[in-house]
Amino acid sequence: MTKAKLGIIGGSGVYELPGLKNPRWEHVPTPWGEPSDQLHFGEIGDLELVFLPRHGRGHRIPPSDINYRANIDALKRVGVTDVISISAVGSFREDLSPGTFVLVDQFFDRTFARKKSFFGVGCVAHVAFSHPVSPGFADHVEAAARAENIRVHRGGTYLAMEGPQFSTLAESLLYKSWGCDVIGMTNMPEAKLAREAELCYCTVAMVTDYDCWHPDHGDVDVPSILKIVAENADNARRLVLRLATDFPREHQPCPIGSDRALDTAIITPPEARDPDLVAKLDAVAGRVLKG
Ligand SMILES: CSC[C@H]1O[C@H](OP(=O)(O)O)[C@H](O)[C@@H]1O
Ligand SMILES: Nc1ncnc2[nH]cnc12
Repeated sequence: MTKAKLGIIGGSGVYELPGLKNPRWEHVPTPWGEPSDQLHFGEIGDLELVFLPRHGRGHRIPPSDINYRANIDALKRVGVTDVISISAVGSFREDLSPGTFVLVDQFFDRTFARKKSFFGVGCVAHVAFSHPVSPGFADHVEAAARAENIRVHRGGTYLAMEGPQFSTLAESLLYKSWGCDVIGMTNMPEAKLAREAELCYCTVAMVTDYDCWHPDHGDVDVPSILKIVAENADNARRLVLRLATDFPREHQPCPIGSDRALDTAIITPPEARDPDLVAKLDAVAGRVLKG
């Protein structure tokens, strides 16, 4: 059995995770470059947690420049098994009002200027991704939210846009008409890379606004988003602490196989693989590449 270790990626307005035992920030280098910041290690009871602010402390890094590969590699490298992604989103639904925590289970990737895979020339892989969120992990997250009386909605589709500008009205209306539920700029390729790294992934999409489609609300703006995030930061912290307190100490095999995603994914035979790329994949794919 593998020991469970919880990774937390904090989005806009969530740059630290107070309340951990033995807290320490440590630099974790990766073959893919620098993660957004040092990793913040700590414990809740006997469970180890690792927190990473997605945009770095001080929100220095815009969505398109986040080194998603380094972030996911670093979490995998230090032994994380499950990643909870806390993300600010706009809502396309009247009933998903600001302050609601949406546990999305689907993504629509409209980003176009990002590195989206650890694999490539010299080692090609295609992981299954029909169900990008690990349902067993999401069950634990939902239970933690309910135990803390947080307004939570299970299920939904997150449209990932490139940004950094917010959407035009035409785009917003189109995404809404497609049946998307929320919009953000960061969960792609983060969720894809988590799957390649065999990490269970679950997004807590914190609704901060109605994007620009809603006739009774104006344009989105950063101060309003940060105000809602600040009002909900304590809910996010309580959710994570409760999740950590109740989380199984042994990693539970993922019912959809997120944690075995590479079993059947790599198509390049060993003799045709590029040794340099294989070396870079030591943390992400070591389980299957080391034979
Ligand atoms: C601060 S408004 C736009 C910004 O907020 C979201 O970031 P995150 O997903 O890291 O919470 C959104 O995706 C944009 O990056
Ligand atoms: N309306 C919106 N569009 C894109 N990213 C967001 N993050 C928070 N609100 C957003």
